[in-house]
Amino acid sequence: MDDDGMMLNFAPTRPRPVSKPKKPTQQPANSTPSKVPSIPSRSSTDSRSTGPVASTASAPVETTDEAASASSAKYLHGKAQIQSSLFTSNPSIKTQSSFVSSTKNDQLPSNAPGAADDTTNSFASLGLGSELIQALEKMDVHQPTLVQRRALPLLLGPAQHQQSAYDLTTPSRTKTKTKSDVDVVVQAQTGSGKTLTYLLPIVQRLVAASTYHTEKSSSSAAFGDRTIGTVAIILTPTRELAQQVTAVLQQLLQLPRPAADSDYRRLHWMVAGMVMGGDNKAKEKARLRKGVTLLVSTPGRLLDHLQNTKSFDIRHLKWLVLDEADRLLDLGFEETLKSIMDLIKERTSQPANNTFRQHLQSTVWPRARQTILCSATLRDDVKHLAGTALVDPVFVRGSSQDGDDDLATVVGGSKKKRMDGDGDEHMDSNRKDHVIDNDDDDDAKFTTPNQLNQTYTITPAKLRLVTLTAMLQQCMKDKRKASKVIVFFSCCDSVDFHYDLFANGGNPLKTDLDEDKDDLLAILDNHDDDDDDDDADDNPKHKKHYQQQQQKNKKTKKERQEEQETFRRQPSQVSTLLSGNNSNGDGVSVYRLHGDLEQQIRTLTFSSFSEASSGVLLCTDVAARGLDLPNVDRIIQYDPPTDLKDYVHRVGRTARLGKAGEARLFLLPSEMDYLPILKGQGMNIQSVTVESVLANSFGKLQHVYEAKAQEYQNQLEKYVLSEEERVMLARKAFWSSVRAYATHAASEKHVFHVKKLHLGHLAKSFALREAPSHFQDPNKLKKKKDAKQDRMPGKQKLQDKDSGNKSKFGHSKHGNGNTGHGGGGGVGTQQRKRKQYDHADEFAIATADYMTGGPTTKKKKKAAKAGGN
Ligand SMILES: Nc1ncnc2c1ncn2[C@@H]1O[C@H](COP(=O)(O)OP(=O)(O)OP(=O)(O)O)[C@@H](O)[C@H]1O
Repeated sequence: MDDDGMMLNFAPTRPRPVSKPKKPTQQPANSTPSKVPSIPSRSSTDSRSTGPVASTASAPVETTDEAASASSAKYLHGKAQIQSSLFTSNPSIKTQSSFVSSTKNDQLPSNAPGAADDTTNSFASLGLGSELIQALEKMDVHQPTLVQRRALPLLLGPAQHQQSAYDLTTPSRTKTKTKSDVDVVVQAQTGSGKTLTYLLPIVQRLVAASTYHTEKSSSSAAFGDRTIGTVAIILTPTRELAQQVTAVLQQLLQLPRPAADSDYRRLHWMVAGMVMGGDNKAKEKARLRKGVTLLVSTPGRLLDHLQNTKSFDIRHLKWLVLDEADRLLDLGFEETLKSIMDLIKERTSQPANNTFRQHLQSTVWPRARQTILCSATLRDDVKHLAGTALVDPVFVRGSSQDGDDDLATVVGGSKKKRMDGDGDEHMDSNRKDHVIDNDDDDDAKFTTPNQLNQTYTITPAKLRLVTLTAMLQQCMKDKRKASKVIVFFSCCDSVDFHYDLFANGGNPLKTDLDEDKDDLLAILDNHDDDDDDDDADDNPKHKKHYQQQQQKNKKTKKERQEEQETFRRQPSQVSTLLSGNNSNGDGVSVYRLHGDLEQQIRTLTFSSFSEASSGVLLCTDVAARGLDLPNVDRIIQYDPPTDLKDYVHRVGRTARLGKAGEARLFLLPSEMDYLPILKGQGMNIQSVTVESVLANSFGKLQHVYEAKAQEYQNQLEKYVLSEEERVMLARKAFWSSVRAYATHAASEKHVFHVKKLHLGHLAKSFALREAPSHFQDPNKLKKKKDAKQDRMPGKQKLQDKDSGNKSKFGHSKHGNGNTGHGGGGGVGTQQRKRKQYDHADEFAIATADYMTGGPTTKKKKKAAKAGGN
């Protein structure tokens, strides 16, 4: 065993209840690290550099800075809190190419628009109308991307190159009816412009429907009646994506009027709208009653309106788009999707209203409903959805590996069926037997943009937090070059914890708080350790102090709540920690986004980060899919994704539309087997050592960057320890993360298994000095005490209370092994757990309440079971 490890085990004897809190006598804990980093004591450095050295009681493990305050022992959980060294007892890192400080990726961008001077590759040549082209110009969109080039002609169908409905009504539609208006599966890399790929043809066709030729036809030839109801529905998995698509749609609808000398005139009637979870339903109903022509929605809310809003008219629905289809399935919307499809089928099979029948005959409208499915990845479940929700779909891929740009090469295996089939097949959306079986192996692979620079850093658990700090400081170092970074975490609690830490952990601790620190710790100690409760109460002196302290705490609580409220409502915070020593004094803006935030705050954060020129967004996978956050240059996956396809979506937030981008992945030494999985997908990912990350930010010399890293760690630990709530936040984040870790896909369990985690080391990455043995929320303590009493022999078992707790914490509900109540609790399969634990979920459960149980011991399980019987 490593001797350094023994040093960690060196601890003062377990304290008895804290009798009188000591005032700090040494250097105040609120002191921020001195400008010149304190160098670790010689002995600790030596022990590291010369290998295992037997420790003695006098061998300090703290840095000098810490050693000074070590004598005022910090007690937590009834145990002494020892600040261990970051650079000892870490697992060895196997093969890594040494010091790759930068990696180059010379490949040509794979998701860029075509060259500006290529006239054969223009929106006009694809058949888009001049007004829409002008609207695109305003959006700085000039040349189509590969997927747009391939899909637009197909989706425009007979409306290709047509200005008005009149142009389309003349030729007999029988010639074209069966060969157009096909259902389409669009698969293209992230950031390749899939949104415009499906929106442009819909808008173009509706614009053509409402345009008439002044000489050849009258205004009655054009369509312009909002009472037709909703003709296009776009389903997106997340609210942010719904907002984003609506914004693009609204921009497209701001078409310039036909020029005064033009032969064409257009009626104005189209309205774009959005309905989504979290918004006011009554207002949505009112909007739907007036008529929303193009509707963007999240699945749950759409189903709700389909079922409950009578005035929501979709009888004439002509387009249904399933955007980010893989995500829709991930979020467990299959059942919702099925119900939506059934209702749509039922409503659209009703005959068209007489008022509109004549107009709908024009080939500008798809003859039957056209369904478009978009996805960056095309795995079995998406293919299955395509097979059940779409009719004989045509595949369009936006990958250059498909070679020829000719559409024929991208039409999937069902082309023949389509060519031979009858157009009326479109009505048959209920074919459950047709599962797409495209024998192209590339489907199974995830591709990332060629120009994306991907690196990984094998980081021992203890070093994770300081390495992330170093990496972010490095990203933000160069103030001349604005940098936008997104950091992905596995759960909401972890986002919240890091958000608070980065926002406030770099600020000096308040003096009064520091003075009270030992008192707070004493309180925390008593709260946390049931065994100490009686002892604490036995000591009258302590009891009095404890009560005084609680009183004092109560006074500050209100203030703190107000502070927290203000903190919560702001879309960003300024971090001095992340600006490091190299900044010119400006802080770094830190944002957070996850499914557990209020919708208003989510929206505000999304728009603020979109508009910001630089900043760091901390988020869960809620931001991984489809979000088009402009100019993000780096993605950091601090927690690896729980599913491989999330990797693709996460890194896809950068390197969009042919732009450069970097994606960095943190892996633990025990997770190195993830690399062959990534490389098996053809991903070119290079190693960057943890030493180089630290050296780049903290100083080139080993002893300097190690000292600085240790100093940051100590500072952050002190910050967390300085307030009870911060400790709670850290513990929740710790346990949430551990539980999230258990939700990795079964195929990756050999890499990511919770048993492989060194919890003590992992605790350091949450600025905790040891792994919390169990989570205790002081607010729940009374309940716990009651529960404990109820479990005493001869007492009635705590059925009611317990079941109340369960539904609140969600244990039973979420199948957490506590099967005592609620029938069906504790039966969760791995898949179910993952869905329940999907942090991109609109109702992400990876929050405090769910996690408050911490690990469930056999004893507890037994007790709970007994309680339930
Ligand atoms: N041809 C184009 N030229 C320039 N910009 C474009 C073009 N097409 C789309 N864009 C812009 O590119 C950005 C990314 O588009 P979009 O979000 O549709 O990509 P995506 O393929 O759906 O990505 P993801 O899979 O991540 O959702 C948007 O800002 C969009 O306006």
